[in-house]
Amino acid sequence: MTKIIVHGTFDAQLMPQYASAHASGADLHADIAKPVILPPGERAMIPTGVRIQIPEGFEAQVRPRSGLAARNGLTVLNTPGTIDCDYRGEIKIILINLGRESFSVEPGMRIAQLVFAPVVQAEFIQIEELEQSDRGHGGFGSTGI
Ligand SMILES: O=c1ccn([C@H]2C[C@H](O)[C@@H](COP(=O)(O)OP(=O)(O)OP(=O)(O)O)O2)c(=O)[nH]1
Ligand SMILES: [Mg+2]
Repeated sequence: MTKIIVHGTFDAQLMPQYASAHASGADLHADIAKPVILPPGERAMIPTGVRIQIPEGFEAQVRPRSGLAARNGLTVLNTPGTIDCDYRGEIKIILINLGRESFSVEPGMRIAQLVFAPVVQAEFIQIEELEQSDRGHGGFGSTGI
């Protein structure tokens, strides 16, 4: 398993945690003093109390937890959220309740997971014509069902 060193500031109980030895995602907790009620269809920005310093060449992606999605219809609105390596602010989670019942986000609850990934930046160069390809302009189902 590849590891990178990520320095951060957080209280011990809010430290992102891998729930199993080889988990892809480190769980993030809700840093809230009292429950946040999410009625059906509503969203909320939930603080995590986590600020990190991601090494250059990597990003972190904020992904939903499948258990919350399957049981309660809860997901991360902008999934996968992008945490830039030069971001020094608190990681926040935009949760949305797509279920039929109200959901109560409890203090300390694991609400999302952080997956680290390598990043490639492009240099954009303006040209007159693109090279031909078999696909050409075909998209959006052009190859059939
Ligand atoms: O789920 C998320 C997504 C982003 N961020 C933080 C870290 C990220 O580096 C920054 C900017 O995110 P993004 O680039 O997705 O948002 P934007 O709307 O383009 O904002 P900006 O203009 O600040 O780049 O916001 C979070 O805390 N949670
Ligand atoms: Mg941005």
